[in-house]
Order: sequence, then structure tokens, then C-alpha cells
Amino acid sequence: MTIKTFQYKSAFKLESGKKLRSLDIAYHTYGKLNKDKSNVIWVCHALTANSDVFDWWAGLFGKNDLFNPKDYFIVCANVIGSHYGTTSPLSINSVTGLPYYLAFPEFTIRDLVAANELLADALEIEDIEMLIGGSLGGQQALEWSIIAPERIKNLVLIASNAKHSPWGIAFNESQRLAITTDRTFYGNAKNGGAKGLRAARSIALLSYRSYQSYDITQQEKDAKKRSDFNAAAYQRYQGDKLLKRFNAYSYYYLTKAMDSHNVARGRNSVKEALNLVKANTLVIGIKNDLLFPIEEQQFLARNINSAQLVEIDSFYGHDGFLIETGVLTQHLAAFIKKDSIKLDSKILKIA
Ligand SMILES: CC(=O)SCCNC(=O)CCNC(=O)[C@H](O)C(C)(C)COP(=O)(O)OP(=O)(O)OC[C@H]1O[C@@H](n2cnc3c(N)ncnc32)[C@H](O)[C@@H]1OP(=O)(O)O
Ligand SMILES: N[C@@H](CCO)C(=O)O
Repeated sequence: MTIKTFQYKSAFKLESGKKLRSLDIAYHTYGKLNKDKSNVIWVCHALTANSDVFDWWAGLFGKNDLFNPKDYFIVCANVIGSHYGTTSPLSINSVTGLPYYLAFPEFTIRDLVAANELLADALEIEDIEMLIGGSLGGQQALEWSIIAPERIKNLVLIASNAKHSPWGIAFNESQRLAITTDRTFYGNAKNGGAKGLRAARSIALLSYRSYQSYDITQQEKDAKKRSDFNAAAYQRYQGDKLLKRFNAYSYYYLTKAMDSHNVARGRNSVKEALNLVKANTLVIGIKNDLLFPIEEQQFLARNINSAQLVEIDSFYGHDGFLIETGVLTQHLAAFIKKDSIKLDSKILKIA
């Protein structure tokens, strides 16, 4: 599928009150909208992914996967701030004729949702049969289900939360400290903050993985080694890998958006906000997720009406939501089947 762009030519007002003069939203669709428009699966992506869900979530989304273009009309939009086609700090600021870089306004998870709402309206999608997202994608999916409870029929939240935790914010701030320690970040240039971004990804990896995953994959065979360890090379490699496909400005702003996530803002309390969700909901947690601990998933399932909880094992930790497509497929297929029964009571299922 090729990438498409929806151009919103009016001013796009952010939650902060600041405005983007216009907004481009890059998106992918797969399959066809059926006659009664009841087959929409909408995916919200996480921090550094893009709208090509068949690429980064293959095994769950693809021609022969559970979510396939034969049965569903699948939509995924690139989020504001990410440089995979949607307006971002690398886009041209029409006031100056130069890329925004650090002149880009800060934005929140609610702004990402507002962009999704614009695109859904433009595509003439009324109901979303299933909205699914993990991590930052789950934060968007949850907010969207609160903002538009009638539109979202079924909701799948994976390794996410209702409010970004002090622990999560501390991880993000540590990554931003790494980026801003690289003085080139303030040079407002395409590769500004590159070395900082490399260090930021190394910090982030520690929260996305687990002790076990390093223990299994990065063990040393040579007991005589005193330096040049596998785990160290892996950290550098992962930093370089991100550098090749991402930029420090998008990363900086997107981690800020993640920190902003709090469904209680302007809505009295987290519980009252969660009570606004009308969708049948499946919460999937990863038992050894360090960044979005299982307690956050249990909290979501306890406080969203008609919610089920599934807890899965993944030696990866948090990033298991991207990798464990086999087990995710099993639980999602079961959820889809049960869907016709209309869940009116909470079932807490610990798998
Ligand atoms: C345009 C785009 O590419 S965007 C789409 C890609 N990314 C996204 O969508 C974001 C979401 N995806 C991700 O975060 C990641 O891709 C994940 C979590 C799904 C998987 O992470 P991976 O890095 O592939 O897996 P893993 O942690 O096992 O690392 C494997 C890599 O580390 C390398 N590696 C492993 N150990 C070492 C070591 N000791 N030293 C050096 N390199 C090492 C492997 O050779 C492998 O390299 P490769 O990716 O070039 O094949
Ligand atoms: N590994 C994910 C972030 C974890 O939610 C990404 O790079 O998008």
C-alpha cells in the first residue's frame, strides 16, 4: 500500500492554544470500507513507528494475518511530530520558510487524537469497529475512546496506561537530558542532536526490555573478556539503528506528548474519565513490562466498563507488544469472537 496524505488547510488548534497553520496527516489504508462501514480497524502507533502497520506489526497485520485487507478496512495515521509524512519539527514553517526544529509547538496526546478525528471525518468513517494501540498508541486509543465514546465500538489497549507515570516521565526526561546535552541539538539542523538521540535510545531500551532479555541474548561466551562486552555493543548498535531512521527533534517532542498523557486533565479524576469509555475493551498487559507495569493494565481493566484483562509473558518486556504477534493474535481472535455477545459485565481473565 502506498502512503497517502490528508491536507488540512485550516489552522489546527492545539490543546495548548497554539496553532499549526495547516496540518498534513500521512496515512495508510488497507482493504475496502464495506457497504455499512462496519469493518474499520484503526491503529494508533507508538513512539517511533509510522503509518505502515503492515511493516512494523507484521504477524498481526498483513495479507494472511488476523487483521487482513480481505476482511477489514485498516487505517493507520502517522502522528503529529513524527517525520514519516505528518507535520513535524522537520516540516517547513510557512512563516520563516525554514524547518521548525525547536520552534515547533509542544503538543499532547489529545492533539494526536484530534488529528485522527479529522482524518476519520475526511475518510467518511463514522464508527470504528476496533481501535487498537500499544504504549503511546494505547494512550491515544484510550483518549479517543473518551473523547468520542459513541464512535469507538471495541477498544484494545496494549501495554499502556491512563496517566503517564512519574517513572515513565523520569525515563523520558533522562532521554531528553541526553539529547539536550548534545549541543548540536540547538543548532536547528537536520542532524542536530544525533549523538544525544543515540544515547537516548540506549536509555529507552533499558525500559523497553528486561533483565532476562539481556541475560539470554547478550551473554558472553568468553570468560576471559575484560572489555568490549556484547551488551555494550548492542546498546551502541540500537542507538545507531534509530539514528538512521529518526531525528532528535521528533523524539524530543513525542516524549513530551507522552508525558502529557493524563485522562483526568479537565475531567475530575482518572476513574471518572475511564468511566466515559463505552467501547468493549480488551486490555493486554505484559507481566514483566518495566515501563508500563502490569498494575497499570489491571487498573485500566478494573475501571473501564466492559473490560477484560489478559496478562501475557514476554521475555522482552515492554517491546513484547510489537514482537509477540502470535499470542496477541490468539487473544484478539478470542476477543473478536466474544464481541458478538456484547460484554455487559467485567470479566477479568488472567491468562
Ligand atoms: C522506516 C522504519 O524502519 S520504521 C519501522 C521500524 N520500527 C518501528 O516501527 C518501531 C517499533 N519497532 C521497534 O521498536 C523494534 O523494531 C522492535 C522492538 C520491534 C524489534 O527490535 P529489534 O532491534 O529488531 O530487535 P532486537 O532487540 O532483538 O535486536 C536485533 C538487532 O540487534 C543486533 N544485535 C543483537 N545483539 C547485538 C550485539 N551484541 N551487538 C551489535 N548488534 C547486536 C542484531 O544483529 C539485530 O540487528 P538488525 O536489526 O540490524 O537485524
Ligand atoms: N519500541 C517502541 C517504543 C516502545 O513503546 C518504538 O520505538 O516505537
